[in-house]
Amino acid sequence: MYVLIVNPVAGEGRGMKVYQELKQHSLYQQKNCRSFLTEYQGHGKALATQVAQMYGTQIKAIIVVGGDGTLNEVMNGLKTFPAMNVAIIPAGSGNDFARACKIERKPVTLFKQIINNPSWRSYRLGKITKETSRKQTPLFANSIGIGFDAVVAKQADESKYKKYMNLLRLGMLSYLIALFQVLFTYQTKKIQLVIDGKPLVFQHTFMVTVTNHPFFGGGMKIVPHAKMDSGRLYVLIIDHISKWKVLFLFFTVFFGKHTTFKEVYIYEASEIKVILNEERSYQIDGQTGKIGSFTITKDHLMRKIHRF
Ligand SMILES: Nc1ncnc2c1ncn2[C@@H]1O[C@H](COP(=O)(O)OP(=O)(O)OP(=O)(O)O)[C@@H](O)[C@H]1O
Repeated sequence: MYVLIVNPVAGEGRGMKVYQELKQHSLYQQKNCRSFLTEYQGHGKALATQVAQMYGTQIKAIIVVGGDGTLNEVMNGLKTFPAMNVAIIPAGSGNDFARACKIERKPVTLFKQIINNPSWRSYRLGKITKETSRKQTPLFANSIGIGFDAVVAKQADESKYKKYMNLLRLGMLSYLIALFQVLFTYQTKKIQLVIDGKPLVFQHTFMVTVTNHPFFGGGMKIVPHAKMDSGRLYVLIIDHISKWKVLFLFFTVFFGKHTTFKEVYIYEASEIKVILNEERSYQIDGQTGKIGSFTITKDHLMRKIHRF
């Protein structure tokens, strides 16, 4: 059997549309597909754990219909089920993981491919270990960021206009509005990192993002040379940059040309310690919150993902 975990509100309702399209396909009945729709934030994680416990090895694959946030929840729900095959049918607004996987974009074609001709390849997720609660080790498929990106995402999520923009199917525009709102009041901060044992201090950090692959924020090539298979993490730091230059950088990052800016630092590493003397805003696969000091590594387990 195949289990579909669907976020109906992903991509401003695209999740629901894609699900309805897939449900009508003959393969859906033939291959004994069952769907579970998420009803609230965090539900994807609970559903993934429940279906894995309930159906175990009967499941040939869990197919996530949604965006990066839903995928993140499902992967965290499957933490103790590393052998489970997972595929994503992108239906979110950003879909950076699907972009990195180089998969087919048309939902039905992709659905057929996942069932008839899948390409299960290993993938090591990123993992964070919080200093205060070492037992909590959230996983990430894309990236984790401290600083400007997290504050922008939070501002957009909490804004009234996001709701209206979503109704008008202009969800990405709410992030652009939030970017301008935050940019001119945003205060850079000192940050201490230990990258593979080497201590580094940045005095006026605009943002620090650690990623598994090149894509970020809906197609920006944040670390253009990042390789999904390298087993390494990629760190991008923007330090001591003027507000106006940020706007310029924002346009160049879609082409991966920001890496030549003197304010941009990129490292490749296996372990990154982020030392914070107060809680800061962060984003993990686009979901926002507050966090104190933590360490980022690759999870040692290999997960099977449909990708090329
Ligand atoms: N029924 C629901 N109602 C409200 N929120 C939900 C529901 N189901 C899931 N969610 C939440 O929706 C949020 C957004 O999901 P997701 O990230 O998949 O879509 P997206 O934001 O459109 O895509 P992307 O992350 O690729 O930009 C997640 O935080 C998820 O927990």
